[in-house]
Amino acid sequence: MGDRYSDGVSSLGPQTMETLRKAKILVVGAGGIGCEVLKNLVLLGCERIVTVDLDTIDVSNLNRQLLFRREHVGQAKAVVAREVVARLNPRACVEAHHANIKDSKFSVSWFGEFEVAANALDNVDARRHVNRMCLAAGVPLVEAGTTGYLGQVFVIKKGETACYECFPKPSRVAYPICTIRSTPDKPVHCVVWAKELFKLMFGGGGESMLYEDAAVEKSAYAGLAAEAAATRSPAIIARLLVALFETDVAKQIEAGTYKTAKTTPKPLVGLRVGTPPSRAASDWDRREWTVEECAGELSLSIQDARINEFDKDDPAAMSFVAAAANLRCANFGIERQTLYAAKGIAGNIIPAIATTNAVVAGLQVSEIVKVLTSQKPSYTYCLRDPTRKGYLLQPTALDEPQPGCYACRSGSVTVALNTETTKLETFVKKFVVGNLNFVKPALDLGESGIYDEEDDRLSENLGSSLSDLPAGGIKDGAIVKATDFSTDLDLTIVVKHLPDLDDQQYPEGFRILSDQQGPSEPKKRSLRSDDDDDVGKKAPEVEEEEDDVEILEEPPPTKKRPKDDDVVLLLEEPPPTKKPRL
Ligand SMILES: Nc1ncnc2c1ncn2[C@@H]1O[C@H](COP(=O)(O)OP(=O)(O)OP(=O)(O)O)[C@@H](O)[C@H]1O
Ligand SMILES: [Zn+2]
Repeated sequence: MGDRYSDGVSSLGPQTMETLRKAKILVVGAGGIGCEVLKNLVLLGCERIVTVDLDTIDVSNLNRQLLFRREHVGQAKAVVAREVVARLNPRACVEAHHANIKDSKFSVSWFGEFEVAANALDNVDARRHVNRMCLAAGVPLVEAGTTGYLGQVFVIKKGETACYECFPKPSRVAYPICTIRSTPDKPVHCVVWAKELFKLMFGGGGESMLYEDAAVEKSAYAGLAAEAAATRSPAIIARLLVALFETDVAKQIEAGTYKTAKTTPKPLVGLRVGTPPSRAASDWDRREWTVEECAGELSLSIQDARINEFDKDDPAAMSFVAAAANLRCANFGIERQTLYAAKGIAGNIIPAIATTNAVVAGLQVSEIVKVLTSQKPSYTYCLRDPTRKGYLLQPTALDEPQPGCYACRSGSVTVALNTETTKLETFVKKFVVGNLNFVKPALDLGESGIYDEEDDRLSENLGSSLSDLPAGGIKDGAIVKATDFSTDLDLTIVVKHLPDLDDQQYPEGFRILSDQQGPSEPKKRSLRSDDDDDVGKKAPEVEEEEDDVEILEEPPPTKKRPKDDDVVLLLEEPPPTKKPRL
């Protein structure tokens, strides 16, 4: 095989090197972890690689996505990654797709051509999809993710190990709307409020929920906010600041909102619009601004902000949110945040650490080698603090496929809902697509088709209640066969009629019964080590940004599901709350 691979031949043996050279390997995602994996694979001597990434290179990727340089900004990640790794090993043939892996061109048979696939993704949705495609195609999948200093890598093999969906993950942190509107007690509540204010003034991302229920206030403040956004006049902006941070708060106190509250807010009487903090100062985003500076910054950012959806990377939008959040913090006696910290909260960022990505990608490639050479794969955690034995990497045994998992065990799921009031459309959108993650669902009742994404003739059923559907309707005890053509998944849905489902607890209108496992009923994965600790199975996550601030929100103590109008912060996959020890 020549000199290029001589080190590999002497360490891994000629046979393994030949296996690696010939294996067709899929790498989904060419971001933080993906770049590292691609580089490792070609340097190891893998020559048949396909990568898919839907994104283009952003300047913020350059610090850690090692294949990319400034001149690549704006170009497709997959394409640039291919060009760069091809230079690292000209023998490697890398195929690049600038596309969404969920695109129908990446069919089950397309997946079936690979010997192994590796996920280097940053979201649950795409991960679930690849999980299902690999299960359907019988392709082993090496999953990986990092959250700051923490990381993990594990192998999914149909029928042998647990799949990505065997252990549903906690997914959301919700803040009650009244906390955001009236009784904040944490910086994050004020940041959420400021983001809603931004939405109110500059639009984007649906209606702001700040003043929804309070028509009177809505006319008083929403009107002024709209005027300030439209005119950008400093005088009107100054009036708005008084309205928001003095008058509104005073009014709420007067109305008795805080009679039973632990703390009463303070109106910012005589709020002065000071000089905004100087951007020339090196610490401008890392030091706490004074209240006057916040007012100045907010005024300036209102004058600068474009009508746009909030984006933490848009300087005017982020300054707006940091300044407004801090003024609100000042109202409620909450510690003010630097712009940098506020940005972390606003973007739900647990910043990525390049080294963790590199370590995880290395582990991932070692699992790829194990899969290709039929060695026993493992589940490896990458820890922040050493174990008692001094290890930072902790391999554990992989779990078995979970009997109730419909993704890898084409099993059944039982759902309770009101079959008389639930429309087929809701059932399909909220349950089959929204909860079960079907991409192209078709539903059969007995021998009759009742819904098929691709069959227009059946779309008239969408408006019917489940019990009124043809073929006897979906009533108590009905068995519906669901098929996802895109992921080749079959599932039996058993429907129970439940006329009085608690809509506070189950705002989506259905409840997955606990005797069956489904994504709404999280389970714990036990860590098999010589320790007695359990670790809630943490789904992998790939993170952004360069620095080392960790901002994590604990899920609310109650098990109550979020109500429709609660502000839900997507914190897709919190890291394990307990750390494994050896
Ligand atoms: N459905 C998908 N199909 C293809 N690629 C995807 C899909 N979802 C996510 N990705 C890619 O997975 C990669 C994840 O890597 P990572 O999070 O490190 O990068 P990033 O998103 O560029 O980071 P940042 O958010 O800081 O810009 C991204 O390049 C992203 O484009
Ligand atoms: Zn499974």
